[in-house]
Amino acid sequence: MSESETEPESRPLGPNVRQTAAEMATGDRTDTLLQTDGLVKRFGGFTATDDVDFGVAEGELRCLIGPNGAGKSTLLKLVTGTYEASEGHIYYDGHDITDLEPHERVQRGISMKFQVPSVYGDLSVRENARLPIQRFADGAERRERVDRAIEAAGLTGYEHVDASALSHGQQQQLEIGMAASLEPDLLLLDEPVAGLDVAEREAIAERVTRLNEEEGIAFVVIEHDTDFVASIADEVTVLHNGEIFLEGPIDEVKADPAVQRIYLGEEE
Ligand SMILES: Nc1ncnc2c1ncn2[C@@H]1O[C@H](COP(=O)(O)OP(=O)(O)OP(=O)(O)O)[C@@H](O)[C@H]1O
Repeated sequence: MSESETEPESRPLGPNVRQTAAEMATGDRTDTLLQTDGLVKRFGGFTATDDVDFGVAEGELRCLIGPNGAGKSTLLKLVTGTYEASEGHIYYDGHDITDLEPHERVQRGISMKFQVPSVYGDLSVRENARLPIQRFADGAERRERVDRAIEAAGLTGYEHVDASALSHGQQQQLEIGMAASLEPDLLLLDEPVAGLDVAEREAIAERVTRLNEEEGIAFVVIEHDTDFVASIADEVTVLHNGEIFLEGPIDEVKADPAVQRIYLGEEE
């Protein structure tokens, strides 16, 4: 057990901390699934996330918005372990995961779909859907989980179509189904509807909402389009200059003059 697991840092809690570091570390569970505590990421002399206390409850669907360069992707990559934290802690399901390797975080139930689609174009939908789980299941169980992934992707009937023949939106759906097939408790999506038309956005919104409501998967979704955000989430977190700027219901956040100013690039 690492030092950070036995001796959680004692520090004042930010306004967004749902549960104290000590409670998370001792496993005194509330409904908090993910909690970052004073999370900092520096790239050389540049601070991309600055003292971020970001919490997600079990089964919650939360959107992360903010202007370009606000630190949204960096925050999610810290949670997956793609980036190592410069300071602070990440607690997940009652444990300090700050020092865990990315694959260990996947094993604990954190799954992420990155911004760039990464399905294999010359493999069929079914062959793609088999990839994430082929090491974990075989025989009838594997067939059943592949079927469920395709269903979760909303691509029933497309099993034998090459992924390259799918629309961009369908490829995104396939990836979400593949990420969900790992049976995560938390699924992180980085701009899943970027470049998609209205119908494709609606299809993604339906996938995400169904997985959240029917499978109980908690989501953090990075998205710029506030109409899309409003269609899937009630609560949003706004990041600006690497810090949490505001949290609250999407309608209130959208109407907030200070939020409108940061989107227009004016200084706060
Ligand atoms: N690997 C890296 N090395 C150096 N700087 C980085 C790295 N990754 C991100 N940054 C910088 O950190 C800041 C935050 O980047 P990040 O990608 O997290 O922002 P974002 O809010 O996701 O932006 P966007 O909406 O444009 O995707 C940016 O200024 C970016 O240039």
